[in-house]
Amino acid sequence: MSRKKTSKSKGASTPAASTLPSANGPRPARSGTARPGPDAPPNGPLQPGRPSLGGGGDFYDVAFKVMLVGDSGVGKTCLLVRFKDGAFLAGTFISTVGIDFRNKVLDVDGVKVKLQMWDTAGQERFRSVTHAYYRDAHALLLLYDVTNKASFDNIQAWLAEIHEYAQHDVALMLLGNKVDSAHERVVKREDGEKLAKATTWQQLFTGVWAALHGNQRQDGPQRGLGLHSHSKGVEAALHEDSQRATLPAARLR
Ligand SMILES: Nc1nc2c(ncn2[C@@H]2O[C@H](COP(=O)(O)OP(=O)(O)OP(=O)(O)O)[C@@H](O)[C@H]2O)c(=O)[nH]1
Repeated sequence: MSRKKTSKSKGASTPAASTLPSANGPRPARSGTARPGPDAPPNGPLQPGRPSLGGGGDFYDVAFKVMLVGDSGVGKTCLLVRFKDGAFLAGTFISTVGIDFRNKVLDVDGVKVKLQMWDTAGQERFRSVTHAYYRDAHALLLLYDVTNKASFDNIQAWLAEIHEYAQHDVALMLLGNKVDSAHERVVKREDGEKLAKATTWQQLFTGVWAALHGNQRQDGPQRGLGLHSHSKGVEAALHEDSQRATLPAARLR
């Protein structure tokens, strides 16, 4: 499945993470026909095994599908690129078209955990494409932008959508992004925490929690897991004021 992005604003020319569309190039997914590309494993339950299902040479013990969702512009793509490649896509905002995925293998206490991270388009017109992918996601990262009140207000609508299309036991995590733009901030951390506490959130599966947290594993679902992050450092995912790494970068690579 291709993802192409359309430029939304001007700025420094930053290389896009994906190929731009052309007449003969990859086309965006159409409603109801969205399927993973040849490198993508079929949808399904937790996938143990070696080697990689994707055939990309990755070796792993367990695999999970994670989807990033939230309004357009909240920073889903940037978060994913930062997590995968360690780079921050500053400048030009290029809106995702359709859906795309990237794989990453983490070492969690000696267990190789493969994450297939799906980056979805936040724009309303692509919603029907992304709906098809909710069903088999093990975890959802629901993002809002702390400098954009509407993106926070829309979290309820996203939750309704998740309730409708995702598995009832999907792990869910709320992330307030762009906390580095403190002067533009309009959504307080407390409001994010309040929303998180008002909702039953599943703890993201324990392996990832441990990897991001640099901590002991924790078992079972957790209530009120409200997280703030900014995509300039996924290691800050659990501490919005922690732009200094709390986790050795090597563990995320
Ligand atoms: N200051 C700041 N800007 C960010 C951060 N994350 C993303 N941005 C900027 O926000 C804009 C949108 O980022 P994207 O990652 O493309 O947003 P998206 O959620 O993928 O948007 P769609 O593809 O339309 O759904 C870009 O200009 C980024 O540079 C962040 O943590 N801090």
